[in-house]
Amino acid sequence: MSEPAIRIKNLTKDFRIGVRGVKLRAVDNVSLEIGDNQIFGLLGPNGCGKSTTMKILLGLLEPTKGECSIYGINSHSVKSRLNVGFLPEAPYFYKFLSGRELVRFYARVCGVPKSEISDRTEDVLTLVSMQNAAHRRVGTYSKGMLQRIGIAQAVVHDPKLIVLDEPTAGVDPIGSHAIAELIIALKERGKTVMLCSHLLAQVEGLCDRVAIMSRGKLVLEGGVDELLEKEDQRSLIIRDFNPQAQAEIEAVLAKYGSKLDKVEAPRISLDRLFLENTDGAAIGSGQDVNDKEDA
Ligand SMILES: Nc1ncnc2c1ncn2[C@@H]1O[C@H](COP(=O)(O)OP(=O)(O)OP(=O)(O)O)[C@@H](O)[C@H]1O
Repeated sequence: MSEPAIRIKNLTKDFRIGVRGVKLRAVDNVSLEIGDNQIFGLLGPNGCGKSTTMKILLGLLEPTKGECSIYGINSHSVKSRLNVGFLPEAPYFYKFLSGRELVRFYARVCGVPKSEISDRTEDVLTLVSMQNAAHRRVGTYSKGMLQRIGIAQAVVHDPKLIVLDEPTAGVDPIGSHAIAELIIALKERGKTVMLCSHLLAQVEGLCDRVAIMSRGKLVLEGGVDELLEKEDQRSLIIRDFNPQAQAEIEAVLAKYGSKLDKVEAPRISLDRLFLENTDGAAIGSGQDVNDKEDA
């Protein structure tokens, strides 16, 4: 049987805080498995232990108890990270490099063979739609562009698992939508994506499975559809609805022991309205200004 992308077993992490060294339990006996080629959302309020769990998984922190593995290799081992790309919550990139130089740098650090660095760099710059801004210095990038270049550096060595901590934090709806599409593209390339996000509407549309943490504990885990569907209810979307038909519909439903609960007009989301009215303007695209006008 093949190993899951991530296996977390009875994970506990205590921090000592303050001068008295009081113990704070950030992660409390968490067990979780994430299958291959899924988009998995790890959710929970601020301070519930998501980042700590991710950091232990990536070998950046030692657990107090329990263990984690990536594709069957314990997180203690450097080997477990060969197959992982990571975008931290607040990434710091050297701002004097261009986007292209930055991605090439990470490709070298992650052991991409020299002969493949150029092709891989251009491939991921295209994947994140940053090829036109790749010559610009990272210090001039907007928040959305930084997140995209952050994803490019996380995937340049073609890892099987990509861990994204708040990939859309501070990004506008257009950028956020583009990052969601990018995550779907990664899944289509056969990758597993684990993501932490507070944008629940986005997580709902994007993730196959989710887990919710609260006060360090895992309180819920399952498939998004199975968790959110109201089993005994169904919506029918009716085109050219005639209110006069309602009484007859209710009578037919009553014949089968069903009841019409609510009649309402379907709405588009505010996100969709925003996107439709901003033409999905390309990331980093300012308005062209004719220099002569200012002269
Ligand atoms: N290095 C540390 N030393 C002491 N306490 C820490 C440390 N790192 C995290 N904590 C504490 O552990 C708890 C969990 O923090 P963590 O960063 O994992 O939460 P989170 O769920 O990622 O929150 P957010 O959504 O705000 O990013 C918090 O109470 C935090 O203050």
